[in-house]
Amino acid sequence: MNDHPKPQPATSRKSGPLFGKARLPGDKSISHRAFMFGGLASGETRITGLLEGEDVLRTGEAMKAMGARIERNGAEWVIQGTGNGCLLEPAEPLDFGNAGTGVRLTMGLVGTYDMKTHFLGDPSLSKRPMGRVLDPLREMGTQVLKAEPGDRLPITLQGPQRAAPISYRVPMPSAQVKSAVLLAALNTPGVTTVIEPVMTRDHTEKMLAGFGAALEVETDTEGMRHIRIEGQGRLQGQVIAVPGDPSSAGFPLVAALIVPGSDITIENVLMNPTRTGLILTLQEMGADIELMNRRSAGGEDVADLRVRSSELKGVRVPPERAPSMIDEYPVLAVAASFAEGETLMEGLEELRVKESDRLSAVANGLKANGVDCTEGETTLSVRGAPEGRGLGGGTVETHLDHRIAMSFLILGLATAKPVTVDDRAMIATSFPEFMRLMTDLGAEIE
Ligand SMILES: O=C(O)C1=C[C@@H](OP(=O)(O)O)[C@@H](O)[C@H](O)C1
Ligand SMILES: C=C(OP(=O)(O)O)C(=O)O
Repeated sequence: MNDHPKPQPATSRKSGPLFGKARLPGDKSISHRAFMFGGLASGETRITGLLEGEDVLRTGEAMKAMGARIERNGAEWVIQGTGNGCLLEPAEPLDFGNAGTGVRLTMGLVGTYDMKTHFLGDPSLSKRPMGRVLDPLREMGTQVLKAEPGDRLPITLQGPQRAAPISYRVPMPSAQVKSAVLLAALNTPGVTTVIEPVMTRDHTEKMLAGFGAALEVETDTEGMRHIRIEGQGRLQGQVIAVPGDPSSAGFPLVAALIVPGSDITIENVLMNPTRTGLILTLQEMGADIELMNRRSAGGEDVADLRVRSSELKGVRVPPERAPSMIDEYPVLAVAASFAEGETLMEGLEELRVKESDRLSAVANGLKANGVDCTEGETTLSVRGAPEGRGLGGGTVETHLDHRIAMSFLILGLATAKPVTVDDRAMIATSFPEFMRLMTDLGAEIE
């Protein structure tokens, strides 16, 4: 795994039309959960289509360190889980590298076990706030034995002998926080309730129900979701086919839109409505995206996307759409750089606590490449230059952020001058096939 050797810059340049079919790696959110829930459930879980990115592999290592058996057998990952309530104290610190999802969900999972667990991360993860997960855990009885100021990694947790069920209203739109509380509830007697004012990705609820957890979801008259879960029940291993990652799909999708003459098909994309905000926004901008072969696979809707280059126009992206496209704003900002008029993105406060401060990383990268944009406290506005006239020529600081690296390599495919990113290494955390997939479509990146 990448332990931050010398940075590896990469450069993309104006490319001819992109053509062909792209098959995406598995969804990162579902892959993390497949390893976790499979590692926890009784009996065997078999997974196909798993994302073999560094983030997910770290989650697999953590589950192994707590007693799960995980092996790759050809195209399939086969897991023998410990049984719910039966995780073992890990002998070594759990190192989650760059992965917010991995560390936050696992802190929830082990936070209600009467054992001591140490958590580590890379310099990016060590800057990110963990209090959002530690706060509800403290209410359930978890002791935070060690944490850096502001509840940051490295962190050591000690769970209680008997955890207390709580009712917890998630204070920010975060699937990671919701999930951490639901996972803590699995080893807690009684019913834990998570109240979610704004719906975020629902993979934890859907998958836990599939593994046999006693879980129900109710939406009240004000639109708040109440998720109730009864702890200490049996979870049973499952067969899981992981669909293609819609967040990864954003890169070839935007590339095909901005490179004139392109016509590509992206296959097997997860179409869960909590994840499709980017597609909706791009369609509002005038993007030619055809949803083909819509089908249901493993309890989720999937589709193939045929994408043809399009003349885009600026739009306002409302704040309530943010949870359904939270990781896609960097690449949306790239699309907006080629649109006619202004694109205004609102409600972006959560972007400041991702692998980097994505709001300022995007604004700085755009400015370095001549794109006219304004960074507000929680907003970004981008005024595009159709056909990328006069754009490019800059070097972008990626701050250990895979999505910043990939987004700006997409920018350079259609700007007048090439675009360089200072380090491509982190791309392997979520999309190890990115370079090959893009160059196979005709993108000039090296
Ligand atoms: O639950 C998940 O799998 C994720 C939730 C989101 O984070 P937040 O919960 O911090 O919004 C998202 O940004 C991340 O890439 C994956
Ligand atoms: C925010 C992301 O991931 P995580 O929070 O898991 O590091 C992402 O993949 O864009």
